Amino acid sequence: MAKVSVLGAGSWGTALAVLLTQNGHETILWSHRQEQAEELANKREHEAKLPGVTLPEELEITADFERALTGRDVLVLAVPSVAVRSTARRMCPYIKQGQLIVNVAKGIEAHTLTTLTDMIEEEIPGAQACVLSGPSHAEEVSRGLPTTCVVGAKKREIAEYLQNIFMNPIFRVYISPDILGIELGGALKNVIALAAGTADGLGYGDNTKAALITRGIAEISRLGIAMGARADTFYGLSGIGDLIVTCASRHSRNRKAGFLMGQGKTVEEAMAEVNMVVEGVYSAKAGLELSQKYQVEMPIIHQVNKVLFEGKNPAEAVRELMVRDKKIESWESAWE
Ligand SMILES: NC(=O)C1=CN([C@@H]2O[C@H](COP(=O)(O)OP(=O)(O)OC[C@H]3O[C@@H](n4cnc5c(N)ncnc54)[C@H](OP(=O)(O)O)[C@@H]3O)[C@@H](O)[C@H]2O)C=CC1
Ligand SMILES: O=C(CO)COP(=O)(O)O
Repeated sequence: MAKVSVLGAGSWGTALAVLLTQNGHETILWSHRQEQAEELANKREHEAKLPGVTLPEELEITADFERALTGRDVLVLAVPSVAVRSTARRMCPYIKQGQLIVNVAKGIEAHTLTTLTDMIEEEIPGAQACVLSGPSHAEEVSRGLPTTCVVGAKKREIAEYLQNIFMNPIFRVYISPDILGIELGGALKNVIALAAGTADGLGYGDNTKAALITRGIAEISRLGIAMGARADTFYGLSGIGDLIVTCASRHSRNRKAGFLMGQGKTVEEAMAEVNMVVEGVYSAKAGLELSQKYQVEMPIIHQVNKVLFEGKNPAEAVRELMVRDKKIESWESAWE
């Protein structure tokens, strides 16, 4: 059994800490707030984020950063994407050779356009950063509902090691060498989910949702392939799988924020009402910048940016998507 620490006591960090403890690993959950660590340790429940889920007695909960990092085999980074760089920088002095760092946040840094694993490796020279991603709402994982994910790592033996660490009969883990494709899919599906939620808020139907999912994965994979990711990653769990769940699930914060915007709320009002991290708002900018950098057409992500940051009416954004130039469905036409 391994010594594992989960850094970040939000809904996903807490759900993974419970899962890892149940898997028999000696697990620590670290919160950046002392009072939260004490409350979780005393109540053995995360009332705000995962009500009704018991935190096992064997799970150690602390706000002591050094304690959480020292002597651990695996460090799971579960803070929001905007906190990954500062957290990795803070981790750097404590990291010893051989410790594995697994990013489970979903985002891309705006302006630098750096993926989160690359960011970790920038901040912690010599680190081996891996990723765990897929359709995995914390509310369901923490209740033992069957879930599948994928681990991406540069070396196969590390991927297999992490597969064994996380996997159990309700949490099936696949492995992949395509870290870039996994991270792009995980970050950009949140932007499409904002659009899908907005469509729901506008009162549009299942046809609209299916269109956004299908055309959404087309634009994400087009970008990913241009950046050097593998096409098949986008048809896997971290691509279409996570896109489907985030566009459809009642648990999705991105879908909910979009829904509120479709009903007329501003992005600030929607984020305040959701009151948990809405990653798509941050990844939207990065998606737009990547589409410009790699000269890849990403019309849905383009329109989401206009709604989020230019006050565009969401119904007008959908109309503009519908009346774009006529296209063939495949971007590699057999007719050419
Ligand atoms: N929830 C889910 O089902 C899933 C989430 N993810 C991803 O995991 C990441 C985390 O999401 P999630 O747990 O849901 O988010 P939540 O909104 O539930 O919680 C975020 C947590 O991070 C803490 N935090 C904020 N800033 C910092 C910081 N600088 N250092 C340390 N901790 C900090 C927050 O603390 P405070 O309470 O003080 O605000 C809070 O506990 C996101 O990238 C998300 O996309 C991935 C898969 C599933
Ligand atoms: O990534 C997730 C599920 O796989 C969580 O999505 P939300 O952040 O939209 O809730």
